[in-house]
Amino acid sequence: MYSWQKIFQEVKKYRRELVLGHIFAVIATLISIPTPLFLPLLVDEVLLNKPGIFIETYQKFFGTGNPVTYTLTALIIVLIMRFLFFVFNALQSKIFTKISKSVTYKIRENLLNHLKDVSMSEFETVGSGAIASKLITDINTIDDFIGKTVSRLIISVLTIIGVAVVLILINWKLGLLIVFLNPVVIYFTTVVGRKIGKLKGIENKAIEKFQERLTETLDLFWQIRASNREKSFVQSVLETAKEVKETSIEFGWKSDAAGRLSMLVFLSGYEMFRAVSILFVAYSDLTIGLMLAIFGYLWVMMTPVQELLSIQYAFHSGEAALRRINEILKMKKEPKYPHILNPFKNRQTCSVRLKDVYFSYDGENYVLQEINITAEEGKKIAIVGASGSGKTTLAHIMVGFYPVDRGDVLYDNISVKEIGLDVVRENVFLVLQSPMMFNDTVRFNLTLGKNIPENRIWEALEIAQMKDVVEGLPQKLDTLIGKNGIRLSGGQKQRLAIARMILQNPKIVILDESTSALDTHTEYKLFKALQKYLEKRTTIIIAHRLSTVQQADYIYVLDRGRVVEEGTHQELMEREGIYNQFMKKHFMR
Ligand SMILES: Nc1ncnc2c1ncn2[C@@H]1O[C@H](COP(=O)(O)OP(=O)(O)OP(=O)(O)O)[C@@H](O)[C@H]1O
Repeated sequence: MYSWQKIFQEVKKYRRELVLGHIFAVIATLISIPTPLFLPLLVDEVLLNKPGIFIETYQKFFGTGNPVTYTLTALIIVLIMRFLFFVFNALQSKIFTKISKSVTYKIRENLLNHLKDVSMSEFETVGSGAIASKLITDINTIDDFIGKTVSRLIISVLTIIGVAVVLILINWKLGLLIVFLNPVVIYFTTVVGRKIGKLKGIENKAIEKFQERLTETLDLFWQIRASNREKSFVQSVLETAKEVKETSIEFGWKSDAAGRLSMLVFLSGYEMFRAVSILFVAYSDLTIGLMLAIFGYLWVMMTPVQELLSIQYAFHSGEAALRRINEILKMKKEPKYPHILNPFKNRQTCSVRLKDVYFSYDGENYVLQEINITAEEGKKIAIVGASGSGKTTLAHIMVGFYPVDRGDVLYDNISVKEIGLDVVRENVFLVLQSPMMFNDTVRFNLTLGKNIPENRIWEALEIAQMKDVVEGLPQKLDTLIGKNGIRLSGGQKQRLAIARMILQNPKIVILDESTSALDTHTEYKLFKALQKYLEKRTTIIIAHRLSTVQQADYIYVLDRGRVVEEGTHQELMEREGIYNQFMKKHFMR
């Protein structure tokens, strides 16, 4: 979990940069502190004709001068100092920005690394829109705080202390007054800041809802248009947008007003101070020049005070964002099994077995019960059953998308708990009914970024009956296929997924209605071409078509999460049970 402490441990890793940045910042501050002193000094020394430190120093170096040379010299010194102030400030800003952005990147990296291992059920519950929003909006809120704090906290405090010291030196009574005034302003903003932080949390939550609704609507835009429901969907996105508007207005004006109110408190103190200073000139030995210098210092103090105020607000907003990004870290990871045995090593294929498997999505209602299924080494088994009987769930369990509640999944009689899920997925390939496609080229969708020779890609396409289609595309393998492969037909996407599986060269293949969108003729040609490829690999086929099921060596029939019949096609047809009826009723195509 992230806490401020953990974040600042990250910041501390940039010790060298922090030190250098602060050296530049201190130099900039040291330059800025005497700057306001020069011109006001001339009021006393030149205008009121009371030569002091400035004129004395001038005369030591340049001899006697006149009001023009004194003023010009002071002006040039001030301008040079302001320029140097700018240079050192720019340098420190570069260093601090780099630190804060690197820390934010690290947080994003950690969150993404956690997400990589999160269990499927957690992922489904939280949803991609909410996750994206936390990774973007909330991290930006935290970034704002880190950026401000790393670069300004120390230096602002130092500036205030420095100015306070100078003020005490000029006139200790006035100096002490200002020192006591600052904590009042800071206490006041802490109280207000907490409230503002809560509002930022509410605003970010509203942005998350908006982002979730928007992403879903855009992703399902085709479906929405086909159902002629654009109006109501846009309306529902607009409602969340309205919430963003309202919460942003609330945060926007209140945080602005809070900032201004804090400033008002500060400025009231400032005005009181000026009044007191005038009285000091009138009734004590404070000169007009020093009074003007004190006024100048109060302005110098304004920037760091303002910065401390904004750090306060950013802190409270960041607190809310921190809680929200921790929700990602709270998402449970999928079990990490050790790599004790590897049944796939130096083997062409191996057997698959589900032993007395029970599974539920919600921890209560079993979707699969008492499942005992075996696919012997190199054999082809088929799983058939009505819609909702649990076939896809079964396939997902085989590759460990969901851990079983009871029982075990075994490869070559070795439990996945001893193999490791990554090793299983490296060797067992699940081809989905609606395969996911990237908005990228055909080549990328086939190789997923791996370096695979062109001739192997074409061979795979040939087996998958996609060679002619890809050859007909304008840029062949380099043609972009659009978001989720929108420029391809359902059957073409399924064939690309088969080619993707071939290129992965798995040892076990699971086909979950992976050819359901193909016409019977193409499907027949595809399985014929695949025959040789699948011959040496244990294959599990979830299918509805008789032609596909018939090829299997053994068939399991699922009904409401249980295996109700099993045997060869011949045996099951003779039995005249569910399978027989099933085949006759739905799938004799
Ligand atoms: N991610 C999920 N979360 C909760 N319940 C789910 C989830 N996926 C499926 N289910 C439920 O599990 C049951 C089995 O679904 P499954 O998709 O495994 O059936 P299927 O036999 O593959 O159906 P079809 O032939 O229609 O694809 C269904 O009742 C479904 O509502």
